Amino acid sequence: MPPKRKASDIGSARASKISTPNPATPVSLRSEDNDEYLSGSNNQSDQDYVSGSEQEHINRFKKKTAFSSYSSKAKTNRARPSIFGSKDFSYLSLKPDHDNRPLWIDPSVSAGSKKGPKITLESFSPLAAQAEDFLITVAEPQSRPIYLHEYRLTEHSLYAALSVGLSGQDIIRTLEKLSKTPLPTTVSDFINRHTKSYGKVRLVLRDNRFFVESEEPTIIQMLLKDPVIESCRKEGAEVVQGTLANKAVVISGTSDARGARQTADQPGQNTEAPKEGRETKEDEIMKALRDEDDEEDPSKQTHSFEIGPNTREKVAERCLDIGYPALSEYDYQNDRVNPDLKIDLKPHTQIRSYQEKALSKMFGNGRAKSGIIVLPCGAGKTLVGITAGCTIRKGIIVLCTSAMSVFQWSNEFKKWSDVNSGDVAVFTSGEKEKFRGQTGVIVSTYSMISQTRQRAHDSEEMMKWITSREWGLMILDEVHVVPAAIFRKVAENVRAHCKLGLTATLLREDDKITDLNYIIGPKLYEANWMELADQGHIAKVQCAEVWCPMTIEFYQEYQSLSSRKQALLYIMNPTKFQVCQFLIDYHERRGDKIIVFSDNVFALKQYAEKLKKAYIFGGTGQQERIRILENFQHNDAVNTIFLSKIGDTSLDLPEATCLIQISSHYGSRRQEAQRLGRILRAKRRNDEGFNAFFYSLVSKDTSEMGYSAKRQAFLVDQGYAFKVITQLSGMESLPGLAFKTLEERLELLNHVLLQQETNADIANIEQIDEDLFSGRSGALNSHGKKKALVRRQAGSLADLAGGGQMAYKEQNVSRNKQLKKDRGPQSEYFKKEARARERRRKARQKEQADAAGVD
Ligand SMILES: Nc1ncnc2c1ncn2[C@@H]1O[C@H](COP(=O)(O)OP(=O)(O)OP(=O)(O)O)[C@@H](O)[C@H]1O
Repeated sequence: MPPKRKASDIGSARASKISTPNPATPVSLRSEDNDEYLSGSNNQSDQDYVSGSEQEHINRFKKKTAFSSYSSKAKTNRARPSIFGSKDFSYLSLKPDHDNRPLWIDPSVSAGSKKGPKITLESFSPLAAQAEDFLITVAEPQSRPIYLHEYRLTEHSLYAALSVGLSGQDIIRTLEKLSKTPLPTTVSDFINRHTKSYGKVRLVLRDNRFFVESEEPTIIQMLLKDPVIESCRKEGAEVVQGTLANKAVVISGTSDARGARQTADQPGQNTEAPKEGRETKEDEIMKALRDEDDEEDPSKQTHSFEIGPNTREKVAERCLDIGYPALSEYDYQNDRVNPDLKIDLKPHTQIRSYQEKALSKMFGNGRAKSGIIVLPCGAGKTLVGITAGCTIRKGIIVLCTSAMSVFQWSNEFKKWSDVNSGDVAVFTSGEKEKFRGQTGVIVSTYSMISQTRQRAHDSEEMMKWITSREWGLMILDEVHVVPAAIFRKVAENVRAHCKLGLTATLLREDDKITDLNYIIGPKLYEANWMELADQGHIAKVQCAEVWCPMTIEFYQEYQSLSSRKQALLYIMNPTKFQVCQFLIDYHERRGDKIIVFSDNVFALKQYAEKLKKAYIFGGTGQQERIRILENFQHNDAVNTIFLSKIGDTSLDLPEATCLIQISSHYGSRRQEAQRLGRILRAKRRNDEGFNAFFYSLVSKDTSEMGYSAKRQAFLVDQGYAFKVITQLSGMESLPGLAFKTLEERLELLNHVLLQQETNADIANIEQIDEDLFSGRSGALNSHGKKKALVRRQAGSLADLAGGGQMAYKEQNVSRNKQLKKDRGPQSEYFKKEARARERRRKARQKEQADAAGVD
């Protein structure tokens, strides 16, 4: 039976079961009502499942949602009782050509709210691509499943739009054109309210002097009447006139100044050049919509006055207070004070269209804007940062979360750009380099720059060297994990004209992420994950949640225990173990490389040791980690590894094609996305019909289920559909299936119950300061002693969910010692390897001693 799919599946979980375990036959996850399959093979039928007949889906979807028909009917039947409550918008009249227009705009905006209207985009509309381009510039993406994408206008999103050169009127006009109904006045009021003053004032650094600049002389006069701002004006400084540096910027790695042109072009316009003789209906529609647009005046007059040294922050704060937030832009083309850096992308380096689009938001009007670019894991944020550096061509400082990322960044600079290797330096606890020339690139960690403790002499010297100079660009990697206090410390220590934040998941469980709007700048660009997957830049992933019923013995204990110990019971649930064993066996036989994630270290070891697989956690030594990862990459006998949360980020293993999650971090949406990111880079992503797999194993009827739903929210919004698998047919007959007998299960239960509560708590997981490849494990502290591999400290639950000051915290101090003791190879394979290595080492020593004639 051919695989089939219903449009109603979008972003929803559905009950399914695996019908056959035979790897020769594709695994089909069949729903209980028999109407759906999640195909588990990488063959063509998978592909069919994914793509199917798009038009048929759309038609079915339209019929199901009946938006158009409902709205049309509503016009003639206004008395009809509303089933939509306050969301009944049938009073809005549809435009006659509404079918050609892709947007539905929710008119309900509460007065004074910073959250504006919701906008729904029909992604199947002929104008969807253009509308999407426009929407990602002016609104926040909320949810982007297959057919309907939701965006929201917010104060900050409008701010970001203005920062790339749009005006409130541009936004209103374009929404009016793309909307199926006349634009509600509540919406235009919201836009006017939040755009009338944004972007009117700029703080510009020119020739190393700060200017307050505006295109409207009345605003400059108004600002000068303000006593605080007037007191910051440089003595004797006059108001001067000039023109806006509205030059097209050629972004390095692109053939022309398309990036810059895009923002000067009408928003929503397709950036691709029209193909000759192939003007489509969509082009015609868009052309008609564009006809009334004005061209931007390149010779716009500006008025500015200079402010005194060290008054920038005060002026910025005051401008915000009086409702005229000042945009900060770097006029790098006219910066003649800071030395130029000789850096360009290598001729073979070609940035991808979405990378170019992201950069065009940064360099829209010939100046560099500070802000954040959001791209999925593995989509190439590093190259975006490097290209920004090659465009500005002034001193660059890059800040990362770990020492290993520092070396990766430094190598990537050398790989993609022609920068002299002597112009790239690193600053970590182990390496303190300075570049040779007048300017260059320095890569360091947040902790090195923000440290407040007494520094060693050489570190102190390095800091003086860094803080005494002015940087053109500061790249802030993984901005979502760094606490605001650290950013502030960094900003105090390092002077940079422009800040670029990079992240895959602009998410924190506590909404502190909005602080980044002020600390770094607005979100400039957020890529669409599904689009990148369709284009083959990241892998397509099939996501499934596997429900594992608790065995009776475990469930009885579960009901009577404290919630901390309950966690260990649902993680160690024998059915979950069996499902994990079955999935590993199934995917190994298909030729997949599998990573199993467990936040709980006790469970990680129990699972891995029982299944005779290698594992890595915070206590695993550096050499051991490298050996395990190399074997996973190159040894056909090592196809599965178990990782603690140490592998959540910065893990570049393109061989991995399947993830199984057995224990995770409460409801952390960010961790779920980061973990998925580990397989988005899959090498085989462009093989025909290839899918990577992401399984989350959840013990049924336990609190784990609630967490699981919360965790998936972000990915569902990115368009991933989680299937629910309730039964794995054939599992019972798997040879060597663990815990089949009651005796075995009771033994496991006893073992679990004997564990300390600290082992049981899923919060009892490592505080990982470094990533999997960290070179710091062997670093010495200032007293010449070896630093601990894993740092543990007390923290709250909010901290654990990434909501506090640190991304992850560890509550159990005593486990540190235990982890240290546990270091060393655990699996039989690696124990054998270690013994062989030791034998080789002794033989070498003997040879050398013989050669030297020593007894
Ligand atoms: N324009 C490009 N051309 C060729 N390869 C590219 C390009 N952009 C990125 N890549 C490659 O894609 C891979 C992922 O890039 P990168 O490590 O920068 O991703 P990332 O977004 O930082 O991922 P993560 O969030 O997981 O750290 C790398 O192997 C990189 O070399």
